[in-house]
Formats: sequence, C-alpha cells, structure tokens
Amino acid sequence: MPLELSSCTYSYRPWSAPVLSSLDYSLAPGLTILLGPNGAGKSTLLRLAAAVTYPRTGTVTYEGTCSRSRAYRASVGWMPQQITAMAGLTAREQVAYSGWLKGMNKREAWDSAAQALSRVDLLPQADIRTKQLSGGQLRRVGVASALVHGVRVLLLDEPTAGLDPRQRRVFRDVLASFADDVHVLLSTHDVTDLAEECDQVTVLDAGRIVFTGETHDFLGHAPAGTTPGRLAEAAYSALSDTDAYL
Ligand SMILES: Nc1ncnc2c1ncn2[C@@H]1O[C@H](COP(=O)(O)OP(=O)(O)OP(=O)(O)O)[C@@H](O)[C@H]1O
Repeated sequence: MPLELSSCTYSYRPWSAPVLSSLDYSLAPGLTILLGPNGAGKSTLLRLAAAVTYPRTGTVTYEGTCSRSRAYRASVGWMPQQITAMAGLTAREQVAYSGWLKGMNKREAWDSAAQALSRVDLLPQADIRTKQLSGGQLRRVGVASALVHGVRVLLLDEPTAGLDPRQRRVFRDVLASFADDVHVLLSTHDVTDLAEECDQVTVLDAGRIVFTGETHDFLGHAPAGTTPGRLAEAAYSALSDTDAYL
C-alpha cells in the first residue's frame, strides 16, 4: 500500500484525550472520499498523512519512507480547508511560490506552476490575481499548489464545501482526471459528493474507521428498498448511525 498509518495515536495536547487512537489505515489507489460527522477526526487524519503534524505513537509511511523524511514530503501534497488568496500575486505566482517553498528553484517552480494550473483547468486564469478569482477557482489554485512539486498522493480537506453545483462539477471533472497517476484522499460532508466517481470510501466516526472499501461495497450498506438517488446517504447513515446532513 502506498500511504499507511500504523497504530497511530494523536492528541492535540499531551494531557488531552486522543482524537485518533491506535488507528490503522491504508490509502488505496485512485480517488477515496473520507466521510464522517463534525469532529470525527477527518482533518486530523489528513494532517497526519500530510506530515503537517506527527503521531504521538505509531508511524505514517509512504512506500516505506517515514512522514518525517524529506522524501515523504516530496511525495505528498495537502490542501487545507481554507485557501488564502495572497495579496498581489497572480494564480501562477501563488502556485510557483508554493513550489519554491517545497524546495524547487525559481525556474522549476515557475514552469511547474503552469503545468499544475493546466491540470486543474485554470491555465487561462494564470495571470489573474488570486484575489479576483471565484471561490471555486481559488480552490483549484489550492489543488495546483498542493500538486506543484510532482506529488504522488493528494490530500484535500473539504475542497468542495460551499461551491455551487456548477463549480462542484468542474471540480469533480478535474479530480476524475487525476485518478490514474495520483492517489487522492478527499474529505467531504456531502455524502452524495463524488459518490459516483470515487473508487473507495472511508467512513470515520469518533476517531475510528467504521468502514473502508470500494464504493460498490459502501453503497451495499444502504437498506434494501432505498431509492437509487439516495443510496450513498442511506449507506452513510447505516454505517455511522448519523444523519447524513446534520
Ligand atoms: N487545533 C486543535 N486543538 C485542539 N483540539 C482540536 C484542534 N483541532 C481539532 N481538534 C479536536 O479534534 C477533534 C477532531 O477534529 P477534526 O477537525 O480532525 O475533525 P473533522 O472530522 O475534520 O471535523 P469537521 O468535519 O468539523 O472539520 C475534535 O474534537 C476537535 O475539537
């Protein structure tokens, strides 16, 4: 398995109760959506996988390299929930700046920024200041910034929250084009979001993985007789014992 969390325990303070406890998780190839109610630990799991923070006990590895290593960080890209439009910078400059922060030289970062913007279908907006982009376009700048250094794994924290249906569709199309060469783990509160396009579903509840597997198996948890359009929502409710839209 490419990215693995093994026996990971994490608490935000040494004295506070763990948010994740002895968690084992392997990210499967393709596009995986990470579901779970507020406070389940989705962002925490993504932050551990992104090497933004480290487990108190246990290990996070990518193809055997530890999350504390430079090689690990070179392989993994992370997009946080909030993307900031940097004052005065164009989309290409903002993405190139991320590449430079990841250790690329200026020329490399500048060239890679154009490629990354092309991957998220934003090359025509490359010279527009990020402050002037729409919310959906800014999220795609966030994705481009996360993958600019040639990552193999992309971790996205609620990238579609607050987007209108058209922007969500654009975002879905962009992600679908990645699945062949980049493994994607994406958290979302919208159960129906990407349910059709994704390869795998993981459900986290109170820091525990209550389901991880293929989308088809996930949908199989919907009670018999569920109408086709509500399968994902019903499966999620059955697995997490939580109202999908709370
Ligand atoms: N910086 C922090 N300091 C202390 N506790 C935190 C911090 N960030 C998160 N937590 C706590 O960790 C738990 C898990 O939070 P996390 O943000 O990982 O959940 P989540 O599933 O992403 O939630 P949401 O869907 O609301 O974003 C929650 O109880 C939360 O209050």
